[in-house]
Amino acid sequence: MIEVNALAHVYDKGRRLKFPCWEIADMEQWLLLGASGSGKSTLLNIISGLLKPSQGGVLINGTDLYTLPAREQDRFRGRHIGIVFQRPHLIRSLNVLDNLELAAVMAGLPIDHERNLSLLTDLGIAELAENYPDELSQGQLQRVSVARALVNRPDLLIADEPTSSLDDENASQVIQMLTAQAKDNGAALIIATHDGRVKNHITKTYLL
Ligand SMILES: Nc1ncnc2c1ncn2[C@@H]1O[C@H](COP(=O)(O)OP(=O)(O)OP(=O)(O)O)[C@@H](O)[C@H]1O
Repeated sequence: MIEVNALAHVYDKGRRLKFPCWEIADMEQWLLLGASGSGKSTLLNIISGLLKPSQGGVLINGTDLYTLPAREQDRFRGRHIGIVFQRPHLIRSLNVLDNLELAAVMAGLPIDHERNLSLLTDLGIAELAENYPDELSQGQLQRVSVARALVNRPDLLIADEPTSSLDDENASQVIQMLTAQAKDNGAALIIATHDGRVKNHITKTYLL
């Protein structure tokens, strides 16, 4: 369960961004919608533990991330939250499988080779396990970043504009993959998007 309470953020010289309360039950799937500049990325950064809010808090299974010491915060994030960014941000000197394994190492978790291979299989890219990121297409890279986000069995999978650089066919596949993988892995899902193509796939919406 994720709870957003009385949350607000003010950047230096910026206006005050206020966020309505939000409760996300286990395994629920949500769209985060709002005009450009309304604060979607800010809210995702706060929920992911990357940006301390000026006011209010976020509870993830009862833990307020921002009350933990810095190192604990990183571990907590790595274990409970999987993030799919707009661009994949893979490590170019590591192959696909090593990129997945790094996510476990960073969270202080043991490497589960079998799970990582089975994630790649579920996402239809098992044959790319030993390829390097610059040998992959945009759609394949996005699949790898979905797999990487799921490596540590997170409670929450967050995707920030995951389809904006994809054509219709790849966009539809990525959304289907995110919704199915979140379900299969027991994770709640938040997708922030402008993309009208995503709106038919998820019914719950949080509007900024
Ligand atoms: N690091 C920052 N410093 C100062 N102001 C910022 C910073 N990041 C975002 N803002 C401002 O905060 C507001 C919300 O930005 P944010 O990126 O969260 O919106 P968004 O809804 O994700 O927009 P988009 O859909 O265009 O990505 C905007 O007015 C933006 O200019």
